Amino acid sequence: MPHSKIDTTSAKPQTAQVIIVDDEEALRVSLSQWLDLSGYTICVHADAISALEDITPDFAGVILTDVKMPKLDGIAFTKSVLAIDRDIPVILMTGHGDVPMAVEAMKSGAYDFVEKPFEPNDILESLERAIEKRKLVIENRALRTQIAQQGTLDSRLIGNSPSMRALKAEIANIAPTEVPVLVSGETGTGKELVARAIHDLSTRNDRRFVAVNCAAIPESTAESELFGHEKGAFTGATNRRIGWIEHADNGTLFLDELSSMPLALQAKLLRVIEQREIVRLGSNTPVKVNFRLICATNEDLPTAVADKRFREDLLFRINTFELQIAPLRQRKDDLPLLFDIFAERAAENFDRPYEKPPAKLWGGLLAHEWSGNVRELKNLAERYVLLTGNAEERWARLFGNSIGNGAADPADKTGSLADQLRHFEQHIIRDALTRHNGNVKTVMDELDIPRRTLNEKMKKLNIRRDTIEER
Ligand SMILES: Nc1ncnc2c1ncn2[C@@H]1O[C@H](COP(=O)(O)OP(=O)(O)OP(=O)(O)O)[C@@H](O)[C@H]1O
Repeated sequence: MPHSKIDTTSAKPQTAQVIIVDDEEALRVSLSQWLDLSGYTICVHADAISALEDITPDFAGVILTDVKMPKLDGIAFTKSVLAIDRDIPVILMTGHGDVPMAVEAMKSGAYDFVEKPFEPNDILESLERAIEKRKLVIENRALRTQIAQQGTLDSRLIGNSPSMRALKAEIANIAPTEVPVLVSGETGTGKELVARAIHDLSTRNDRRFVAVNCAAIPESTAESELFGHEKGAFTGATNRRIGWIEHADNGTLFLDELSSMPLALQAKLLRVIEQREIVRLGSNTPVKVNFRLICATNEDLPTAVADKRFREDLLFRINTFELQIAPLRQRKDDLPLLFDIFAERAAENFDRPYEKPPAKLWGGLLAHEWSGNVRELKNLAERYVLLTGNAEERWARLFGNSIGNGAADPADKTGSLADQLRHFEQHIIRDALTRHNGNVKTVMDELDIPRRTLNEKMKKLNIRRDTIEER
């Protein structure tokens, strides 16, 4: 028989939902009319098997069922319902002489039973109690999930500034869906951390999170790394290799620094996203892949599109939902908390003592430019814990020359050899970029280093092109 469908997924029903299951039509009609008039949302079924189709773990209502029915009787039906969700209240309507069966069903976990014939008012009290109970169970579950999500996010993504709070709310909202997400933000703002949080709060969290840094894979092998290859596909392909995209099957594929992907590969990626299948190099057979895509960029992709370095059609495919992470200098409220937590963790890891630096020093944190964002802060907090001397001395060594401009003076002859070399490298690259107005190609030629190396060094040394002064 046809039956009306009701929403079994909504955690907060507008009106309480009742499923009526009875093979006797007269009872179905009278009961549903009465409950309908009483303001309930009704769904009727002539048999238990069709009723089971409407029941999901978050079904937000109550079931009223006959005991003696063809196909599946009330006891077996109750057991099946409780196997879906042991907290769904099932009220049995028993005929004369069915009471022993109803008692058995109660032992299996049914909520209540009422003897036929009954006046609707006879079941009202039990029904209302059952609905109230169900409402509480659903609300508690939603609350528990929310608390668990909040806990996961708060312990991972440190920060209570308004923009961090908004970001965490957006993550919690978007994570359980399947939409592709584009995470944008400067280097070190936590894009990968955000991508992992989305995966962990998604329904794919028991599957793989595969992170691919598009800037770190050599152009010559990028295709085989992403799509895989068959044995003998090219010289040196001695074995079949499963690519990163196939590895992410049923899980999440995180493509970091997407704008570094060569244009030809972008076209192939677009095809994979559209057709949801890959073809390994050296093969003609497509392989179905099912992944949730999260991309990250520290570059403005519309600009890359305008520069003809990024495909516009690919951008439209990946940016269904964009999460922007604010740079640290725009959420300075978070600085003391981040520093303190990173320093505490470092102290524990390195087994060193840590005491919060005195308040008068915190100004140094706020004045700093933080072009390397949270990664730079984490680094400094760890170095603070490892340095010797009192708080002022350590603070001076960390922020001494670099406060306010983010780059150390190459004449700074203190610190470890590694630190001094780092400062010199930073100075040389910044100087070259400044002289050539940020023109990376000219700088690559002058310093005789490939683009990839220059990009990596700029990232490691926290040099951003947009902070280079024009000449
Ligand atoms: N809000 C945060 N709370 C705790 N740790 C953070 C936070 N943001 C970033 N981090 C830490 O900072 C470091 C850099 O983060 P991550 O690698 O996610 O940045 P990213 O934006 O992906 O960087 P890149 O663009 O350079 O790849 C990591 O160690 C990460 O754990």
